[in-house]
Amino acid sequence: MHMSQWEIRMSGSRGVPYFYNSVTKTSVWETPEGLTREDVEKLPGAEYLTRPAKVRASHLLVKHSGSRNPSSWREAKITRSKAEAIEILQGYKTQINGSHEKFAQLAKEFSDCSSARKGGDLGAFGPGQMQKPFEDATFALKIGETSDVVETDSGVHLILRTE
Ligand SMILES: O=C(O)CN(Cc1ccccc1)C(=O)c1nc(-c2ccccc2)[nH]c1C(=O)O
Repeated sequence: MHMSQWEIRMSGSRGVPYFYNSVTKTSVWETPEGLTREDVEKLPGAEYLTRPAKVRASHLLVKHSGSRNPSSWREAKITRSKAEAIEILQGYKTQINGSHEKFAQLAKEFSDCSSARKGGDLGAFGPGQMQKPFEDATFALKIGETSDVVETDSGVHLILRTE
């Protein structure tokens, strides 16, 4: 069983990694026979082995006319375009400039999400709890890092990973 057949994938249901053999099309939870720790760390998907079970994040959501629910505590009927929403977020990102306090202040005042009242804090979450683009963007961030503009059905977001 050669190494090249194996890759590591993330189980959506269990939120833990598993080994998939692309030749035999079989999946196993445990490290396949014959693979050393070194082999495993070189496999495609090895980053899933060090993925945290949960992360914590704050976000600043700017909704637009294409949002699934173009309404928020700030504005009953949101009509801005997606392009305008992205520009607005890019302006906030410049103002934030890595400051957690600034992020919370802007989220509190401008986020179209109900989490605005908590400075955008969403608490901790694991795989499968948030919209996929949001989850993937958050898990890809280092702690303390702010994302670029992330798009979901809810609108466009800046995400700050806090744990
Ligand atoms: O998309 C919809 O149909 C309505 N939603 C979904 C929603 C509504 C309330 C709370 C959480 C999610 C939102 O538009 C929405 N999404 C979010 C959201 C999206 C990604 C991560 C966290 C929150 N917040 C809101 C909100 O109004 O407050």
